[in-house]
Amino acid sequence: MHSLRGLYAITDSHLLAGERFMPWVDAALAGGARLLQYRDKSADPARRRDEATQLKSLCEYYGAQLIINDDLLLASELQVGLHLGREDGCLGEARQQLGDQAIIGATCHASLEFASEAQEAGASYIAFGRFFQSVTKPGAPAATPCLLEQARKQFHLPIVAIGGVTLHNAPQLISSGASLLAVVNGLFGAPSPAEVERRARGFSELFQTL
Ligand SMILES: Cc1ncc(COP(=O)(O)OP(=O)(O)O)c(N)n1
Ligand SMILES: Cc1nc(C(=O)O)sc1CCOP(=O)(O)O
Ligand SMILES: [Mg+2]
Repeated sequence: MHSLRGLYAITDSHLLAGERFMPWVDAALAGGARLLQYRDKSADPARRRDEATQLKSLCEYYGAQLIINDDLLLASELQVGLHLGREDGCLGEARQQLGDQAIIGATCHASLEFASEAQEAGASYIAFGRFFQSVTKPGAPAATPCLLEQARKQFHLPIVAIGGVTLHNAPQLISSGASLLAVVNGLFGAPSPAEVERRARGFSELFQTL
């Protein structure tokens, strides 16, 4: 089983448009991202399959785990992990299709009940959020760090914190119980690959010290 602790980078088709895509992702992985989620909402299956295939090779090179957002078929084709939101299908069916070794994560918003259901259904991690103002998903329901402390006491699964995460606010989330920090804009909003890698190293080092 994979050690699910550290930086969880999530791609964004706007931030990583055009030439930025591979250099920015490569920098995040070089900086120590342990999980990479391919999150693309476009309706272009050929481009999505091509990009996901490139990301799978890059993750294998860095020893990181690739997670596909929403799309069980694509995750199954590539034999990689999957993240499911509340509207993205049945986690139990995904577990049956992807097998016991696949990493399958569940969105739990601010609900310990959702997390309990996800654990029952076979989730590999439970994700709570949003903790701060999110540029990427401003309307996501809000959660508080004390929820992480409750979740750490109640569940044995790795706990993901997401939503407006930055190097500045990350330490309190880790101290409260987050095993993984899922980051979009706080990582990929950087103006250069060098800055992406610097931020990724900064997030990764927090998990060594806290
Ligand atoms: C690690 C992680 N946590 C939460 C989400 C949000 O998933 P969802 O609610 O399905 O929303 P979309 O990301 O699909 O817009 C996530 N993707 N990753
Ligand atoms: C994809 C996503 N899901 C969320 C949730 O609360 O479930 S918040 C979010 C956006 C995360 O992007 P950023 O790091 O730029 O805030
Ligand atoms: Mg989703």
